[in-house]
Amino acid sequence: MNFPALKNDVFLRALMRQPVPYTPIWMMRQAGRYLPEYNETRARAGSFMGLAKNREYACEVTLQPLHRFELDAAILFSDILTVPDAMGLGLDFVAGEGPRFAHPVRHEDDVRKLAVPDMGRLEYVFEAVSLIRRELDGRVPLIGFAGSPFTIACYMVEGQGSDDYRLIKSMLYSRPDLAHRILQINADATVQYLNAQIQAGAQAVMIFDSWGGVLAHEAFQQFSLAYTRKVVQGLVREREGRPVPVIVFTKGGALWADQIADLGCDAMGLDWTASLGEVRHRVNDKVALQGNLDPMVLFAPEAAIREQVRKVIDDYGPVGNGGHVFNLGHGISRFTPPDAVSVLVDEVHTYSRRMHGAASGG
Ligand SMILES: Cc1c2[nH]c(c1CCC(=O)O)Cc1[nH]c(c(CCC(=O)O)c1C)Cc1[nH]c(c(CCC(=O)O)c1C)Cc1[nH]c(c(C)c1CCC(=O)O)C2
Repeated sequence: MNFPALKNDVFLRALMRQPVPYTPIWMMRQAGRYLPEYNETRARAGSFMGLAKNREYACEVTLQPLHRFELDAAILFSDILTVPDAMGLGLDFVAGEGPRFAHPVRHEDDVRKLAVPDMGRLEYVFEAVSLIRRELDGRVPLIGFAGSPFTIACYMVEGQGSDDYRLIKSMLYSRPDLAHRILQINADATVQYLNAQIQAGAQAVMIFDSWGGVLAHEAFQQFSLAYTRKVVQGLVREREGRPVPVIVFTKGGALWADQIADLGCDAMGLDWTASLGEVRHRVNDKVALQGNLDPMVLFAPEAAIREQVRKVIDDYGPVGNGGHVFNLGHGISRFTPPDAVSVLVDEVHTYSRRMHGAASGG
């Protein structure tokens, strides 16, 4: 497949720790409910999965935030739960309640029946990736993504979101054999899924370990980190003559930063509880860092947003060789005023351009 040439590669360069003229920015959940145009398209599509499963709609909402803001990357519009949906668990998004599976995986029988799905059932995702690449016309790179094996397993076992993770944790402690089988299937499926996204045109990939941080220290190593490593190790790392960087984001994972940096990924996402400078020092620039503004800063007045942005950039420190991708510490709130995002993007670009200029003596 031949796609239009890339015009802005600042995001990819920063991830590979190559020199950049300014700090690139994108936002987790940048295509979402804080944008009125997203809500309009979603209403036309009828449901969340109606949006995600139609490549024209998926492409339209992926591009919406790029029409408004000078973001340095696009992220595929989809969800981490498409993979268990393709396994036959029956995904539904109940209005106001979030995702729900009709057939959760709770008993030995359910686990025995589980298998890596035929990637043909996820063809709608790969078609959306290729369409978005064409429509982006090389403006910025496209990020593909998947959930970590553990985070997907949380939803598969709980059947929905959870406050205490009682069912999945009960399984880890009482039937680790069942948990390991689910995690191995998820890891194998995720390798195939991400490689197919890369094949279809994704220029970087991100693994969301949103719930790894709820685990006890030892359980994290065994049930989350070990399987994220299997995914990272199975990925295709070069396409179209350039590296395909891999980002791993474990929410609440800063205390395991050294181990995450050793997974073989190119970059680590951090939530707002971490100090970028402290983690950078600890991992000795082994990987790039992505983050980590508290999304709630976007509810403050303009001057406060600008001040908090500068603090994050200063915390990372001198960027001569890239290594920092600005992001929020988690997804943008659906109640965020879009004008606050314009302020955020402007401050990241103008302030970091000054810093980068100063660092190179210009
Ligand atoms: C845990 C998780 C999910 N999905 C995802 C994660 C990992 C990231 C994280 O920790 O937030 C990842 C995800 N979900 C979505 C994207 C799209 C790309 C983007 O703009 O970032 C991405 C990268 C769209 C979405 N996925 C969802 C929405 C809101 C959906 C709507 O229109 O109803 C969007 C834009 C729904 C979703 N999907 C999921 C939940 C728990 C929910 C409901 C909660 C919520 O409303 O935020 C599962």
